[in-house]
Amino acid sequence: VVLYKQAYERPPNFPPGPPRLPVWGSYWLLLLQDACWLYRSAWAMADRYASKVIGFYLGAFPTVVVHGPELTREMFNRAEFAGRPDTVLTRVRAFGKRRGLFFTDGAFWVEQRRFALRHLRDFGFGRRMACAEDTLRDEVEELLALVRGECDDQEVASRGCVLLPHALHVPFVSLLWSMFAGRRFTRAEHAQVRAVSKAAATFVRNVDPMGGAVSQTPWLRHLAPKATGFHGVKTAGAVLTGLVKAALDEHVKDFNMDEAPRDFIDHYLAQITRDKADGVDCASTFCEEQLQVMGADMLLAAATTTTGTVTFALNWLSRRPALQRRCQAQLDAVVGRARLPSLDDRASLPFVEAVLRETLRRNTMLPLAMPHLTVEDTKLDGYDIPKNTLIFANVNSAHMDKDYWGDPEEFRPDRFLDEKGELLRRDVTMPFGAGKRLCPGETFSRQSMFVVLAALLQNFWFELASDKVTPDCCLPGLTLTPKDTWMRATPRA
Ligand code: HEM
Repeated sequence: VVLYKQAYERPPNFPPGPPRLPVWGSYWLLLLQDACWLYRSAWAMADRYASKVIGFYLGAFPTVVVHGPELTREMFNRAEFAGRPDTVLTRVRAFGKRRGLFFTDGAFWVEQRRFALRHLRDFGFGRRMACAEDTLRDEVEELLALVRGECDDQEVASRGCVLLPHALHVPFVSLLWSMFAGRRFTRAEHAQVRAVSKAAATFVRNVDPMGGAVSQTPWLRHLAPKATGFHGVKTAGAVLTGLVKAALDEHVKDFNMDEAPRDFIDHYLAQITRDKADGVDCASTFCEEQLQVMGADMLLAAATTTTGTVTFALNWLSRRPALQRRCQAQLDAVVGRARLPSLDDRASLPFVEAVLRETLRRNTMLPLAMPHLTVEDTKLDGYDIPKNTLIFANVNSAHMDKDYWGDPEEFRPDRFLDEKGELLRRDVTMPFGAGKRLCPGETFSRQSMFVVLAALLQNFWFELASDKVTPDCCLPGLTLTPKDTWMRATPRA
């Protein structure tokens, strides 16, 4: 009787959803539906309960998943849903504390996020700036040399083929690093960048978007650290924070408060110094641990999402040669071959831009975005959602909504263009989320992905070396990660 009562007990006027089983609540049923892809399980349940908002328990935590374009946007945009959960997995990567940007909230998160965005902008993050564009061009030139086989880097480029996403890690991570730590990686360091990027991929593959069993029953980390992903997150997190720590130590050696900041780390060190002088408690605001985890969060994002998206785009274009030819025809007409494409060409290359938008829609990198938490009692779609409810936006359901897109499964960049081939002003997709938690890396990603993809297509014709890896072949985790893909890159005549 007790179990039966517990199975169907839920807060008053809570959204409909599956019953709560012992220990992990409805998590069992989600896994039973689709153990790899929880966004698919949630969507199937939304269909079963005929409601765009479903509610259930993950262990002891009341949880809500929102489906469809309108409700997803509403959820992202309302401040009541801007909190983040605090679990053993979110802490294990952050010295056992609440640090970083991904999984902090409240005044601490507002202050740190604002500071990061304001000062990273000084180095071209989130806007156009000549020095950042020069760095990107240098990175692209190195990438093209690698793909041409001029770099003797057999691990990622061999006999006219290139291994994706691995070959793409250096340009994106190095661009971010030039803003964060003031320098690009040298060629001798490229293997290290790839090792760090592999750690980033391990990290996201070990976290399920709902936190997994270990978030609900933390004692599992002692019994099965590897199987629960705890060990993977801990070790990969340490690699990422370790890279930031090494840069921080280098900076501390010759940091001079009276000189202009050379990069973001200098800005942060200056703030720590000012706080210390003012007697502010550094443990609760600006501190070196926070800088390390914030840097690790950004490295993680840059190494996985951008590289994954360009890999998916090239995979689609290899399967749709007519679309690849259209990109190249537009590139030849607008840019020619004598120079590399730049951000100045972006407005004149709507088809390349549409290919990226369609890839971000069709391969939603974070199908459930990241977990949010309600910070007060509230209502959504007529249901009551209590404070401290975990809430997810099923962004994939918005991107694949049949009523809105008509043929969502099809890879069709033209859906983002008008009859004259110009980009539609309105883009209803939300690959970067929206509202207060909008991905701070959106502009950085859209700009750098555009330049990298355009340069690759300008110079090479891409074909899959093996037909087995489809664009839907991804590994599960917090974000979609493409399987390793060897592509034949033939220099264009
Ligand atoms: C294709 C590339 C990318 C995609 C699709 C993407 C997508 C997302 C999404 C969906 C979220 C969660 C939003 C939410 O919880 O509501 C997010 C958060 C975040 N992203 Fe990205 N991202 C990308 C690249 C980047 C890059 C390059 C960086 C940094 C350099 C970055 C840094 C972050 C951070 C720090 C957060 C947490 C923001 C917060 O909670 O305040 N992302 N991203």
